[in-house]
Amino acid sequence: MSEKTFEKGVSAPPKKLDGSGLRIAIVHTRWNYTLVGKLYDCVYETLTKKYGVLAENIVTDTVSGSYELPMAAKQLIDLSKAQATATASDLLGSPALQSKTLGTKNTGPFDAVICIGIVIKGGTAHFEYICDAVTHGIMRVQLDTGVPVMFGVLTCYNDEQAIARSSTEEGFHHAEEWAAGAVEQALRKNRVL
Ligand SMILES: Nc1c(NC[C@H](O)[C@H](O)[C@H](O)CO)[nH]c(=O)[nH]c1=O
Ligand SMILES: CC(=O)[C@@H](O)COP(=O)(O)O
Repeated sequence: MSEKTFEKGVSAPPKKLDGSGLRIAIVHTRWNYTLVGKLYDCVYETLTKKYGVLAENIVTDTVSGSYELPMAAKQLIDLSKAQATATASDLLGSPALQSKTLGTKNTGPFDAVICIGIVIKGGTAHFEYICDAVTHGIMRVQLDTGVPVMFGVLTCYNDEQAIARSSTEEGFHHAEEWAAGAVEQALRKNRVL
């Protein structure tokens, strides 16, 4: 590998960010799960240990494949907003919307969502269509809802690229950047930055 002459692949580390007041959802695929699991673990560890996000304020959900990520993100955001406004006498306050559905005692709306998946090209154009749909879908969800949604989807031409980018083989971990970006964008949304 050539000597690195610039910080390729990672954004400059943001100033100290305090994530202790944030509620964050992570939705990851079950496709390519061995590697997706490594990405998830890195995101979770970075959120909690580096940025102080409380474990009880992190909701984890899973979907089959990356194509399902945008809809899952939208559903989580809408559910959390309904949960935040639900009252005891409100139908939306039904047990189905209580913490057991969204997994935390905190019932505020999500401050950010992190989507995690790995799409690996096969022998047809399927790869291109999925990557395009997921990219535009995730961007649309965050712009439509006003809730930051991080694009934690690796779009790889082969297994080797997926393996390298699901580890620190390149000297950095993409997943750390996704966690940092979620905290930074959430604080920006809440005008705390
Ligand atoms: N080939 C990959 C997929 N394909 C499945 C789609 O994402 C989707 O679940 C299916 O088309 C049904 O809607 N998903 C990945 O996440 N990664 C792949 O490599
Ligand atoms: C990106 C994918 O869905 C991939 O697994 C599909 O493989 P193929 O293009 O060979 O059908």
